[in-house]
Amino acid sequence: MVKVKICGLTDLETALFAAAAGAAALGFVFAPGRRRAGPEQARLICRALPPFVSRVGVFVDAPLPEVAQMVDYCGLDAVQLHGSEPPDYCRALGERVRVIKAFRVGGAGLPADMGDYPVAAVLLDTLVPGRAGGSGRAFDWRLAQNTGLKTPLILAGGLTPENVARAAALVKPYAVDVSSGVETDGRKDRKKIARLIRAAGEAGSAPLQM
Ligand SMILES: O=C(O)c1ccccc1NCC(=O)[C@H](O)[C@H](O)COP(=O)(O)O
Repeated sequence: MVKVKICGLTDLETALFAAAAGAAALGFVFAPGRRRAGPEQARLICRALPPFVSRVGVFVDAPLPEVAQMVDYCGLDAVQLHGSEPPDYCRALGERVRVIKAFRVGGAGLPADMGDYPVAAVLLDTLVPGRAGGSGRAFDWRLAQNTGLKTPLILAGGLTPENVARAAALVKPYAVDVSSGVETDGRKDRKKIARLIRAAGEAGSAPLQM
């Protein structure tokens, strides 16, 4: 069954709700922006979560020592990189934590070199100029079919409770990652989180892209 990561959490109650609703992973944005979780808040949430929920820190071209410090301080299980971090950066970080490298997909299709990165998973998100992530916009999911990647594929960008089952059935990703689609007026919406996780579960258990 496709796993669900809910991204951009900033408060403890919503994070605990998402975990109880069945999210496999929760994301904390450390890059500047309206979804940024401060280190103390992210640490508090990470320490309160049940043991089998993955804690993922989201970074954009942050200095390596800063990312490593947040991994230790918050107890992150994985980092998700949304900038132009090169393979060597991913390899160095991969010595201490699982690395998910995000690539942005636009009209030109998939980045040719995404299979060359030494990472635990590749995330495909929508290319929106001026946005590193969390745009709420979808790309043409057909581009993410049969990628031939040797690492698990995470599908992101504009997923909602209404479209997630269709996207997952088409792409057969290892996991989906959602932020805007489970918000109302810019805040995480518990009803949407529960609906999205239920809908993702309905996508079936076809062989995964991994
Ligand atoms: O969400 C953000 O504000 C953000 C800012 C900078 C880098 C990444 C960011 N989010 C990354 C995510 O994991 C999102 O879930 C992913 O891009 C999908 O977002 P959405 O289209 O809003 O579901």
